[in-house]
Amino acid sequence: MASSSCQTSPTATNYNSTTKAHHQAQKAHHQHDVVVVVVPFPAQGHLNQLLHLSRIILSYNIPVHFVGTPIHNRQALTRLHGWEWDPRSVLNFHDFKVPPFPSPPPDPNALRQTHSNFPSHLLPSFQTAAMHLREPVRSLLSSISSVARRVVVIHDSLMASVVQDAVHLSNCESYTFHSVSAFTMFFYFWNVMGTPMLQSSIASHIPQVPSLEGCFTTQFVDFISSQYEFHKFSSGTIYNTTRAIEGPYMDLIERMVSYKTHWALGPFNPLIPSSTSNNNKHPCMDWLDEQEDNSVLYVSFGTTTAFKEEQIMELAIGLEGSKQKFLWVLRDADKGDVFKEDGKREVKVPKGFEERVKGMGMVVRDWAPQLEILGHRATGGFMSHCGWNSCMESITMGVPIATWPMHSDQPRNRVLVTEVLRIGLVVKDWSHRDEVVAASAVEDAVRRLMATEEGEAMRERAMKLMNAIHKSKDEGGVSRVEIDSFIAHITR
Ligand SMILES: O=c1ccn([C@@H]2O[C@H](COP(=O)(O)OP(=O)(O)O[C@H]3OC[C@@H](O)[C@H](O)[C@H]3O)[C@@H](O)[C@H]2O)c(=O)[nH]1
Ligand SMILES: C[C@@H](CO)CCNc1ncnc2nc[nH]c12
Repeated sequence: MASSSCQTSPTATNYNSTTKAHHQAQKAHHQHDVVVVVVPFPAQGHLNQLLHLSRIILSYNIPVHFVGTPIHNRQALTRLHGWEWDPRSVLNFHDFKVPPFPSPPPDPNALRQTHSNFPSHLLPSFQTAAMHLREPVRSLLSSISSVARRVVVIHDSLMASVVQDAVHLSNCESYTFHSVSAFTMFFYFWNVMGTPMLQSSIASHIPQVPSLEGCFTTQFVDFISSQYEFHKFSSGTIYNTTRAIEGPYMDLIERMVSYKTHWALGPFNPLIPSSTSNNNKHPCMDWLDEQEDNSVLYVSFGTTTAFKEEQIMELAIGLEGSKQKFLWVLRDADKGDVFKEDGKREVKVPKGFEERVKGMGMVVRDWAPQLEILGHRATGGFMSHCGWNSCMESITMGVPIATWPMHSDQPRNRVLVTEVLRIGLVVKDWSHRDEVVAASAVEDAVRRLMATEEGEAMRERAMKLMNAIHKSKDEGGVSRVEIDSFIAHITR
């Protein structure tokens, strides 16, 4: 196991040590011993994770360089929650220009043409970043490599082609970051290896998961393969998870892919969201302050989901019919360039809906402080598409989940949430992915989660996992030991 093989770092791991790191980072990479270069994939659910990891690394007084297109760096920064520091003053951001790329709005009817709800409208931004960041990154790595003892590259699994030139620098090593659960990655590796027999004590605990049919478009599968080719150059893999939650799946991965070191360094998100000062407090937080403990269902589908109008109507009617309090983030999927407003549709709710649910529900159309919402005592449930960030954030805050997977890793995360961890229920089953969920089904699921003993039991289990996560990040906890050991390894 990765965590036991290395000595423990003497450095404190607390975020408060960022002050010192701040001064160090100011010196950029001159005379530095070890310098970390982070290369995220340009989609919100990925940018966010590596930005949080950057902060963790920075707390060990290691300078971090964060690389991206100007648009995506700006996106990552404007949407960041829970930091007490201005990231630009503590991290070295590199805004590398790329040629303009098409940034169409999402297509809520994509399923009909591509047989998947995958956000294929984002592909041009992915391809442009993958193709055009290689040269500036090569040049950055080579300049840092000439002044640092060691350059450590941490790249998203989908940006491996961008860092391929690192292999030519003798003092540079790279690590692949997988933005999805260990559970999902285990099934990926297992399938690639032809589903070999597993030791029986473990095999009996492995649930059935759906196939990847409908998860991606064929173009995205090609994109993934074109990136995975370059994983052969990496010295290890990093996961945004903790062994306290996904230990068995980390063990299975380690057994199967034993020629690499696997590091479970998560959760990357802060455990306690710093409450934003009153002058930029989101109105939904004031509304939550007025609600009773565990009485509000938070409804949000991340940044890559676009529902058909018909589905939005059913969802709205179901929420209203459930008679439960709700906070609903209603927005379309991001565009490749989130700052371009053109072509955006106005997402409609049934006529008079917002007036009718006044006091009972709130609809948010701008960027919501999700981690803070999940961490609020009034939030008692989360209706989610099961993006890995949302799962990890919900577990961190002890909130059970009503699952409604849309694409990618989400159908498998759903199985982890409802069958392995048993902290959630199914609203929409993946096998019915091409059907509209009726208002009555929404209503039933919401009531079950928010107003039954069954839901309460899920909430109690979620709280237990929350406590396990906190313990894992305390001195001597599994996550803390593993982060210390990763830092000791890269600074060896
Ligand atoms: O209004 C909002 C919407 C979203 N968010 C944040 O945006 C992030 C969304 O990430 P999710 O993983 O939940 O979902 P996305 O679909 O956007 O991400 C995607 O990238 C990473 C993969 O592991 C996911 O499975 C994939 O779907 C979360 O960190 C969430 O807290 C907000 O803070 N406010
Ligand atoms: C374009 C992004 C945002 O939704 C795909 C995320 N999904 C994934 N990203 C990376 N590796 C994966 N392995 C399984 N799913 C994966």
